[in-house]
Amino acid sequence: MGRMPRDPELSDYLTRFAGQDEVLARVERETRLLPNAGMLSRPDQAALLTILTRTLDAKVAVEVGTFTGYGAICIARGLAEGGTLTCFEVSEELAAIAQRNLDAAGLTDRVRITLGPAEENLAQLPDEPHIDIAYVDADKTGYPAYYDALVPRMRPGGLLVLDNTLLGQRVLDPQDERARTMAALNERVAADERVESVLLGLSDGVTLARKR
Ligand SMILES: C[S@@+](CC[C@H](N)C(=O)[O-])C[C@H]1O[C@@H](n2cnc3c(N)ncnc32)[C@H](O)[C@@H]1O
Repeated sequence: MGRMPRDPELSDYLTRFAGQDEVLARVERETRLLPNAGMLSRPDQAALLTILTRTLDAKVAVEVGTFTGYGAICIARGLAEGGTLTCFEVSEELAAIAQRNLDAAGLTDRVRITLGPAEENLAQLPDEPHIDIAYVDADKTGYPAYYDALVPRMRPGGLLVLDNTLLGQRVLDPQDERARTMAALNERVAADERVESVLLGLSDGVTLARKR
């Protein structure tokens, strides 16, 4: 989820510089009509995913929480020749929308959506370091489990991207389970010697954790 800047003018301005083409603009327009439209990744943040994926020369990518596929399109577009993105999405309805959007973007061959709870399905991934980039953007209380499943599977130099790690700044004074979970995870990531990490104040907080 990309928390929108409060100022719509700023939001439009940022979108102007995110290289959004007509395919992504249509996905954004149509997603904005859905009840949970706020879950959409911000165009600038998603464009960053393309750049990170391309910079890593990524062939193996994972997304946890796909919604209507905006971020998935951006990751898949950055993949190296022959690369694949595996998406984990719990909602059948949203997975179907994402699949349609990925098909319309011409990415059918590069992306596979695995339907169901991500925690169970991540456990089915090969138990060895092989992932180049992983983007975690699903239920916030699930993040610790996703982190624990993914870090050992990231290849050295691979990048784990966690979205919403500021949780509307509620991590500053956590008063509910989601905020407490995220605040504790932020501490754990920062102290984790398997990765070098930074929590960026971009959108709703984006943590980059690079596997050593
Ligand atoms: C913030 S949205 C993802 C936004 C998406 N990454 C994008 O680029 O637009 C969160 C998604 O996570 C999914 N989700 C929630 N709990 C999940 C779970 N346990 N396993 C897999 N997906 C889950 C939701 O159905 C929703 O589509």
